[in-house]
Amino acid sequence: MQRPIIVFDLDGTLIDTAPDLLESLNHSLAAGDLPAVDEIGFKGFVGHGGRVMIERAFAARQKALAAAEHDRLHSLFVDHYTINIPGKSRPYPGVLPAIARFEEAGYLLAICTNKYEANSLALIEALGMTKHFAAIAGQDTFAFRKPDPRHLLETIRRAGGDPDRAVMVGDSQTDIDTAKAAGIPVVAVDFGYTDRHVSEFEPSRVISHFDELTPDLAARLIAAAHPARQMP
Ligand SMILES: O=C(O)COP(=O)(O)O
Ligand SMILES: [Mg+2]
Repeated sequence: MQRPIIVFDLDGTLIDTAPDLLESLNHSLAAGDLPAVDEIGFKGFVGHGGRVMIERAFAARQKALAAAEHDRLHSLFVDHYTINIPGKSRPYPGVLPAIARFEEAGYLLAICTNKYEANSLALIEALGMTKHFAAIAGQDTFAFRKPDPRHLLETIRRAGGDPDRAVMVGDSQTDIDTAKAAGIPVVAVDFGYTDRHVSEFEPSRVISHFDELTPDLAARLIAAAHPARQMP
């Protein structure tokens, strides 16, 4: 039988990247004469990559954003973010012990994120975590991205995992919708980046600390998602 797999979202789930994303966002908004966004506003803009973050910041101020200007501000954002990796970004409390528990239990680990693949690889490498992941797929890795379920399914395939023995962990509606559309149980962390509480999006389970994320919980969620497999 194939090894089970646990797939993590990146921003707001595995790594607290908000301080750096916010700095880079405000760097680009300033170049577009838009006032800085605060941490609260940021939570409503994140989840679909930098381009959408900028678009939402302009929409929130009811300010028009022409395509060429959008491109210019987005490249300022990406350049600023890329140069500063890893910045202040760090894994959330309990992430490293949780990774160790899942490795010990024989799980494959992967990352499915709407960050660019290059930024994701660089960040995970800078934090010394690359060795833990069988695949890291960003928004530009395939021709589709979250909430398209194929982003998650292809990440699992690339890692050598089985979608029937998989669990997703995320912080946003995007992650929850993606996992549900893929037929994969999803654990939502309640400390990430969303302007509405994750429980509203009805994940399989909500946790407030990585200490709650155990192989036992994952096994129960996988079993509940595939009841037919439990029958004799
Ligand atoms: O950068 C974003 O907007 C979202 O990234 P995530 O998918 O890792 O949460
Ligand atoms: Mg996220």
